[in-house]
Amino acid sequence: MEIIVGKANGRDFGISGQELVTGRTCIIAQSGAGKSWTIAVLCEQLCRYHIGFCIIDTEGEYFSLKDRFDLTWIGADDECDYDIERIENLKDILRDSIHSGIPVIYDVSEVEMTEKVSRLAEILYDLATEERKPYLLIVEEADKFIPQSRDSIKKIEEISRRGRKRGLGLMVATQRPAIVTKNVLSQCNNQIIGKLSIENDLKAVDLFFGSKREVEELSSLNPGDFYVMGGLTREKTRMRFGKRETKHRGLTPVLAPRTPDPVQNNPDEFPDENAPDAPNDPVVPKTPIAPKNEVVVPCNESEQRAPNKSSTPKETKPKSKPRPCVRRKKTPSFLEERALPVRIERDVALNSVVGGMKRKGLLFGTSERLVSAELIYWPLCLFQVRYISGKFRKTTQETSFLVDATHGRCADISDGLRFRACFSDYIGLSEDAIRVLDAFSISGETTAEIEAQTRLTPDVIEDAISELCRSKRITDSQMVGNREVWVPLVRHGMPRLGTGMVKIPAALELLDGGTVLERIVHEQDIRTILKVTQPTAEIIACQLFSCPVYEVKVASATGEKTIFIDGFFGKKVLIAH
Ligand SMILES: Nc1ncnc2c1ncn2[C@@H]1O[C@H](COP(=O)(O)OP(=O)(O)OP(=O)(O)O)[C@@H](O)[C@H]1O
Repeated sequence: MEIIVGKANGRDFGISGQELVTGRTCIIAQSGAGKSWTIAVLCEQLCRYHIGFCIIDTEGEYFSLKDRFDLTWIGADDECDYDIERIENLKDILRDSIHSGIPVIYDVSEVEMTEKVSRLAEILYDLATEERKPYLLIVEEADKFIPQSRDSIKKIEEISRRGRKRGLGLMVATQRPAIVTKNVLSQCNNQIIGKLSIENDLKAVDLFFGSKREVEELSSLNPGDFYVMGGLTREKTRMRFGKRETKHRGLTPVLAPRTPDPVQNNPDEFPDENAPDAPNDPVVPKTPIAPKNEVVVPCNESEQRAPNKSSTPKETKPKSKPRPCVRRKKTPSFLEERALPVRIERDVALNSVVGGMKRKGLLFGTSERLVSAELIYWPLCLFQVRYISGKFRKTTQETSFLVDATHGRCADISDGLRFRACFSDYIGLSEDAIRVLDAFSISGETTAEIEAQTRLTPDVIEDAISELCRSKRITDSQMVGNREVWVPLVRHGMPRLGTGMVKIPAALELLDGGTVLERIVHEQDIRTILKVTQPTAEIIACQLFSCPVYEVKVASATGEKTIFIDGFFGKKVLIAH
């Protein structure tokens, strides 16, 4: 799902809604460069799509979203829906928000922030573990809550590491990336970076850019102009966030025109050597001095909020309108997931990619740059099978094989993760369709030839052919001379069972957090395929586990590519087609 948020090169510019909600995004720009504006534009879009989020509002500037959208405002203002000091049912409100998509503004601008934000993070993480629905936590002024020190709120760090698997995304905004904990910044696979001028802050973001020149360019950006990169967009793009639908409260108060007080020369201070002697007469102002109360006028003063006196919690409104909800691209297959341990640190994996790029002379400043490196878990299925072999002297054999549960390729994990095509072309097909596909030669077949080979009836073959055409395994029929011929679009022969046994190279650990790629291959798919290739085969065990893999994204002028490094052996994942 693409969400339009502004313009790039005069055209509408969209970002991935899925990444925005369940990914980890950092918004980095100096004061006044447009962070709050950007966040508000994103919030408005999320509101329009009824996607749930909770924003930690440190300046009390997001309540204006309420002018246009249905949301719950928790804070210390008279007009808040709930008094942040007295609220008892925070968990229920947040659960309601996760289900209904009605966002929560958690306004901590007038209270002791850290304790309130810690509590919120604890509750949200627990809820995400229970509910596992897409939801976004937005943390404004992240350097206050997750500084590079022991005071960092550990639950927010945990959300950055483990939230995604639970559907809980994180967006952090800061004007000082140099002082935000690297534990969170390094987890941010999406970046929105605007104007920055302080050298340490420029250094803190230079890993996201391909050249020094691009980093230097950051200091000349206008408010509202940002580089958007990572998983939010296909390629790094300089863009400008669009207009706000609701009023921006983060405006700098405007100084009203004033006339300065006349300068009273004090001869004892900073005497001007060249000045003529001061006159004895006092200086008479030529224009009247502006009255004191004309000094600073906050914009939209009439709309400024009154300070909170007291507020009582109101009843939770029933909010159960059906709302569309985003689907996670990567979902946990089940909770009790086991995986090989991570033996290779992220830096070591990255170094091996960087080393490879250096050897090719491609790194930094020329054509390629690292965009992100995320630890993911690749699901594999280990099948143990018993079958009868031998034409004349029949014996019972046992064998096992490993299948890539995301595609149905055969996997090998004896010395690094490798895949080769095998069951992939047959996953999801009916038994008859598999039988027909298996009968195809490269040059194609007529119905009569398929009938002779498979001994299936014409009706069954007709249905199987329609299924294979629909799923793009074969072409529509072509006339060769006066014969109607179907040609296969997939090339791989059906795998035959071997005799070896696969060994899992280490004890598996219970997975606690992380992103597991979606599993599309199930035991039933393999059972159906085996029925055709090895009718005597019987699956006696099927063990699902995952292999940790670093998904490293590298961008160049020609586009973005992904390299996978397995987190157990530290080798590049090989995929033979
Ligand atoms: N996309 C934009 N389009 C038009 N004006 C913008 C845009 N982004 C920012 N501005 C202008 O820049 C001003 C500063 O933006 P904003 O308040 O969002 O900065 P900030 O980075 O959040 O600052 P601070 O860190 O001090 O809170 C806004 O008041 C607005 O006038």
